[in-house]
Order: sequence, then C-alpha cells, then structure tokens
Amino acid sequence: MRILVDQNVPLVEEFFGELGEIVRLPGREITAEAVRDKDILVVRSITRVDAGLLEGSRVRFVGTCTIGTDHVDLDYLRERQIGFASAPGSNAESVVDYVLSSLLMLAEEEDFVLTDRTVGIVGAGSVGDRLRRRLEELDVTCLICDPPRAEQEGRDDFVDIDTLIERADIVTLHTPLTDEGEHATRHLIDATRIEAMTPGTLLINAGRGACLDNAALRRRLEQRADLRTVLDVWEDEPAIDEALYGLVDIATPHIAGYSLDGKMRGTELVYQAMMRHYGLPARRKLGQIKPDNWLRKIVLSGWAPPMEALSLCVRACYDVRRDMLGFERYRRRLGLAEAFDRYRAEYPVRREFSTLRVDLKKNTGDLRDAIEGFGFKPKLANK
Ligand SMILES: NC(=O)C1=CN([C@@H]2O[C@H](COP(=O)(O)OP(=O)(O)OC[C@H]3O[C@@H](n4cnc5c(N)ncnc54)[C@H](O)[C@@H]3O)[C@@H](O)[C@H]2O)C=CC1
Ligand SMILES: O=C(O)C(=O)[C@H](O)COP(=O)(O)O
Repeated sequence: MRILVDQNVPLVEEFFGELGEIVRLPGREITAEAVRDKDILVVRSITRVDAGLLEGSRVRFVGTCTIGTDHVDLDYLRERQIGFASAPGSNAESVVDYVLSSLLMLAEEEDFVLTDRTVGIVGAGSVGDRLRRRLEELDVTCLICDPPRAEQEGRDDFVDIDTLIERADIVTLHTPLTDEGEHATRHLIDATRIEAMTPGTLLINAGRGACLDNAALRRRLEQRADLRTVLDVWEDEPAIDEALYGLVDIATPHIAGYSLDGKMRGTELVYQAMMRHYGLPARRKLGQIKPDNWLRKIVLSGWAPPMEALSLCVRACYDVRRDMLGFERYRRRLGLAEAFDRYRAEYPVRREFSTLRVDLKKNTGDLRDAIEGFGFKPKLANK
C-alpha cells in the first residue's frame, strides 16, 4: 500500500512502516495530484479533505491525527465508503495545560488571584470538562455552557452563552467549528456578544478560530483596549489578521494541543482505527516508545503557598510565554503567515504536565492536592 502522511505527524515509520511505502509532505502541499496514487491518507487539520482532493484517487482510508474534523467532508467520505478516523481526546490534556499556563501567567502579570475569578467554559467535552475538573480542584468557580450536552443529559446546572458572558470574569472557548444545526458555532461569539463583555473580561480561544468573530474583536480592542485576550486559533490561518495579532495579550500559532504526548497519541489512535479498518492486528503500542524526558521531576523541599508552587511547576514544564515569544521571533524574521506554519513545523519538544513528577515532603496536604489537581504527578518523599 502507498501511504501519504502529513510531515507534522510523529512516529510515522514506527506505526505505519509495516503497511507499505510512506510518502511525507507538508500539509499544505497535499494536493489531488499527490493523493491520486495513494491508498491511505493521514492528515492534520490544515489539509481540506473533500471531493476536490480525493475524487478519482485510490484512497480508501483517511485518518486525521487531530480532535477537530471541520477540515474533513465527512458526508463525502461516507458516500464514497472511504474509511475514516480522527483522534478524539488525543491532545485534550495539552490544551488544558495551555489554558492553565496562560491563566497563571496573566494572574501574575495583572496581579489577580485565580480563585477570586469565575471561569466560564464554553464547550464541556474532552477539553472543557478536563479544564473544569482541574479548576474545581483549586476551588475556582466554573460556569459551563454546553447546550448539546445540557439537552442530552437533561442538565439544569449549565448556563446559556449570554448568561455565561454576563457572569464570568474569564470566558474560554472549547467548541468544535460547526455550521449547521441549532447549536452551530461559527461566530458563536459575535460582535454583539463581544460588546456585551464587561471591561476586564479575559477571553481565551483554543477551539477553532471562526467560533469567534475576529474582525469584531479587533474593532473592540482598537476602540477600547479593555479586554484581555489569549488567542491560539484564528480565522484564516495562517494568513491571520496582523492588526488583531498586535492587540492580543497572548498570541500563539495553533499550538495549544502540540505536546509531544498529544501528537503521539493522535498517531496511535489513527493507527489503531486503520488496522481495524483493514482487519489487521494492531501490534504497535505507544507504551513501547519512550520519548526523552529531560525534565523528569521537581523536588519541593518544604511547604510553599500552593499557587506559588503551581506556578513554579507550570513554568518549569510548559510556560506559554515560550510559544508567544518564539512565534514573535519567527514573525520578525519571516512575516506573520510564514511564521505561523514554520513555528508549528519546528515546534520544540513539549511534555504534558502529567509527565512531571513533583516530590513533596510529608505533611504538605493542601499542596499535594493542588499539585495533583493541576495535572502533575505528586509523590511523597521518604524523608
Ligand atoms: N487549539 C488547539 O490546538 C486544539 C483545538 N481543538 C479544538 O477544540 C475543540 C473541542 O475539543 P474537545 O473538547 O476534545 O471536543 P469534544 O467533541 O469532546 O467537545 C466539544 C464540546 O462542545 C460542545 N458544543 C457543541 N456546540 C456547542 C455550542 N454551540 N455551545 C457550547 N458547546 C457546544 C459539545 O456538546 C461538546 O461537549 C475541537 O473540536 C477542536 O476544534 C482541539 C485540540 C487542539
Ligand atoms: O486536534 C486538533 O483538533 C487540533 O487543533 C490540533 O492540535 C491542531 O494540529 P494541526 O492539525 O494544526 O497540526
């Protein structure tokens, strides 16, 4: 079999090598011509997979090593009986790490205490629900807006989007991008809702760029710079709005999910689905592959205020400023659109919080809970 795989997918030889000949291309160079004589296509989110790409090709299975599927015409694949798999949940932990790192950084810079703020989570799936659990471990009040879940589960503890915007100090978006149905999310946060945000609100988008009206956000920030903003995803990536980029507090090029762990899990999930599709045993396992972990543990030698200890662990493991400054360095050298793709292609190794062991002395009760609640691995030292 001939397999075409996006260049940003890790562990390709390890997982797909035994299936046939592998060809690798940058996601934006995966064209109809490149695909025509391939049997399997493995992409990430930047390749539009539809009739324009696949019609007349030999492709019988498509995998996307991502959670989002808005770049794939699923109806077309179904009609043509082409097998399909995505990687649900694969990098959800990593997105949560990104949001928590951003929150701690802004809390330090703006001198606020996270536990005094109400966080509104829009979309409570793999990402949003994990985020809620970690924040609640710290006693941060969360409001949840997820109408599809509220309907399916008959929940009356969720709120609607306008109530969330009215009541939350921090609004964080984790919805898929959808265009159809009662709960479509394109421009869910539109000009009216952006206007309704009270001054000082912190708005985070780590879902999909077009869930938020970027032009309307730019207008508000140009007129009154009274919102704090964290954007990882943008409309029209990689050709994002340069003026908006300059107005945002934390601007990153769609890397919230880019931990090595999340990417590797994405490859494994697609591999497993592909083997099922072809009726073959899935012998390769992620557990057999041990990536380098240059920072294995941190030792806290006594009690510390939990927020300070957390801040130390977060900065050591994944500090979002590394990506913000790295992206800006690339932008000055290459221009914004090229920097967007190049930074992602050359992304430095990043591990999830869950890979970092934090050694603690005995009797540090609330510290242990905070460390564990935030996603790290606490361990009580013998002495
Ligand atoms: N920035 C990044 O690097 C990454 C971004 N993503 C994006 O985040 C999205 C969410 O990821 P998961 O939580 O894993 O997906 P998920 O499918 O587990 O959860 C999405 C949740 O959004 C809810 N939802 C749908 N429409 C809604 C609406 N109108 N209002 C409020 N909630 C709504 C759904 O009911 C569901 O509970 C993905 O679809 C993807 O687009 C995912 C991974 C990485
Ligand atoms: O999984 C998703 O959904 C994402 O948004 C990915 O983390 C994005 O990665 P790329 O597809 O842009 O490499």
